[in-house]
Amino acid sequence: MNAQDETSQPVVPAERYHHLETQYAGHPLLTELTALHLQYQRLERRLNKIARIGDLMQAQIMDLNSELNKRAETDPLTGLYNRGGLYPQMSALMEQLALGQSRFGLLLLDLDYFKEVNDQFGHLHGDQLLIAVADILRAVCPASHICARWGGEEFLVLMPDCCDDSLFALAGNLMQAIRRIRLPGDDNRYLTASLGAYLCRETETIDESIRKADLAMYKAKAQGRNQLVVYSPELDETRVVL
Ligand SMILES: Nc1nc2c(ncn2[C@@H]2O[C@H](COP(=O)(O)OP(=O)(O)OP(=O)(O)O)[C@@H](O)[C@H]2O)c(=O)[nH]1
Repeated sequence: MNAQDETSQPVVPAERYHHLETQYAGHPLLTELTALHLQYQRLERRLNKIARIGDLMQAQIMDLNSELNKRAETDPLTGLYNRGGLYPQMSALMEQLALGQSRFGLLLLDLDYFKEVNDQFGHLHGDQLLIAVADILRAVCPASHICARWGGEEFLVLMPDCCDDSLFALAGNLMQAIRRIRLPGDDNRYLTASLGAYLCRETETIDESIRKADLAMYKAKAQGRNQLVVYSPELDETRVVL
């Protein structure tokens, strides 16, 4: 029973109180009862007010909690998921895979020569470029895809219900859109990214699938950057040197 339920049961119901008032008019105990009755009503009003404030505070705490949870899984610069936000989504896809549902794709995107960009144009401009890339991910990826900032200048896209064709198509569109981001200065330079892709067909640990996308991305870097490499088991045998 909450506070409001308790207060909705007056000690002396109004009709009974009026009856007593007529029957015992002038009796000293009635004066005391009247004073107690008024006091009770005041307390009842206060208790109701406290209960309403309690409800309001509970709602505010719940709002703050969900805001904190959101912040814990969001990258503040780009508004994309961070690692913390991505892991549960990836676990869910892995669980679906275990139930025999369709495979999913992983696309790891790392901006090329970003240190140089920062050094040449400043960290703040570097931040603007990271935001621009996040905007591209939001605009180009279908709504079912999950986009995250994986690290400094690294982004990760989870592609549910993925096949080779959709993987190549999305990677191509993303690379093309990023290549349209012009860098400041007079030398007509554009941003590029190296992409590593992995099509996850059977259950494995999340770290293992990320490792495979990472290996493919490093191969793309080693082969000259600004390109896509899809993971294949042979990559496990080769040592990628940048
Ligand atoms: N502006 C900005 N820069 C960042 C941020 N996080 C990481 N970086 C920078 O990203 C750069 C990454 O540099 P590297 O790992 O050497 O990679 P790279 O220069 O892109 O070279 P390759 O990946 O080999 O093409 C570093 O200079 C980091 O300081 C950030 O939040 N904002």
